Amino acid sequence: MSVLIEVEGLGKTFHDTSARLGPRRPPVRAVDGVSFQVMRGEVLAVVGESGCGKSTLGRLLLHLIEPSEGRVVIDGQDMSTMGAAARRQMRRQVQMVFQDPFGSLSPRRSIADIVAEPLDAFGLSGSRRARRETVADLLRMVGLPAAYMDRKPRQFSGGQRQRIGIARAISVDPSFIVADEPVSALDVSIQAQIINLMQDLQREKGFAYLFIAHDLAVVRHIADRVAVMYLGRIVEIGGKDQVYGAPHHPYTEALLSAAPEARPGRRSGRIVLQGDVPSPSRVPSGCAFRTRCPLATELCARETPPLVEVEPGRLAACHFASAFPITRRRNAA
Ligand SMILES: Nc1ncnc2c1ncn2[C@@H]1O[C@H](COP(=O)(O)OP(=O)(O)OP(=O)(O)O)[C@@H](O)[C@H]1O
Repeated sequence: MSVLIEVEGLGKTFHDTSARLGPRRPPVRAVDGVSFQVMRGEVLAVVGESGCGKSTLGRLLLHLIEPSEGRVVIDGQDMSTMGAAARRQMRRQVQMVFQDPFGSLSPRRSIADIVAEPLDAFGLSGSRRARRETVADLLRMVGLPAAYMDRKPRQFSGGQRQRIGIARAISVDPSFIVADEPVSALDVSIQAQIINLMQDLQREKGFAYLFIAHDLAVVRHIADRVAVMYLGRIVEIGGKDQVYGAPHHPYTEALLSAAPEARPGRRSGRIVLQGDVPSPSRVPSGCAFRTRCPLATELCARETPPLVEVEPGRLAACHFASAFPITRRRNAA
């Protein structure tokens, strides 16, 4: 498999730019020094608690927002240095599926207009008839009757709306789709249908996903690799079975212990983390996780652990991430 997306030292700080008088809110460090690769045709899931920077990372990859530092290279081309025309072409390669596919769209537009919007934007929709045929094909691909194309969004259920959002994303034949919590607003029974659809389309068309989710059971179903984020940083990344089977970072272990349905057949006690996630405008010194970590020592307050390879294809950012996973290390102690 070849590399499709290369992310290097990506960071985003949000500054308070409001015009109001009085003290400004402190800057928010939403994404901090993130590096990873996405291979062609793979599903990389990004997990972590609310506010850890998952959506910001997704939006940075699509260049919907500008990074504060670092770069995103897509298909060998650096998004930040390419000219406007090349960037526009690149935009076609990368599409997004949102939690609420119609959140930012006018309820008065027809489904055909919504699905064909990326095609229209890139001048690919052809004649009126060709456009309707393409939309009909796309709707069928996502399991909806072509006759739905003249209806309005309000006539559809959550699952149907998400199917329409997926049809729209695949309309321009992208090589990479960022799916930001695509099923978290849906009923559990519908979630499985949409995940299966996303997986079938991905296998058929060969694009890659960055699949953002907080539900570890959903991620287990679809991901090839998993990246775990905490306060803007990746703390662990590796193959799904490696990460779920034997986490190397205490935060991953705690997340998994709180989601027993993600690891059927495994019996391990729930690890209750102390306190809340600190504010991203006041990230603790050293290891950001140390204030809640059951293994933290004085070293963790002093030095930020780098993300290092702990076994082939597997990286973790913990001073105590050795060649042995946390659970085995605990049992040995
Ligand atoms: N435009 C913005 N301006 C200021 N702060 C922002 C902005 N967008 C995000 N943030 C902040 O950046 C941090 C990361 O947010 P982000 O939405 O990326 O996290 P998340 O992991 O996707 O969370 P959730 O699952 O709740 O969406 C949060 O503290 C959030 O409040």
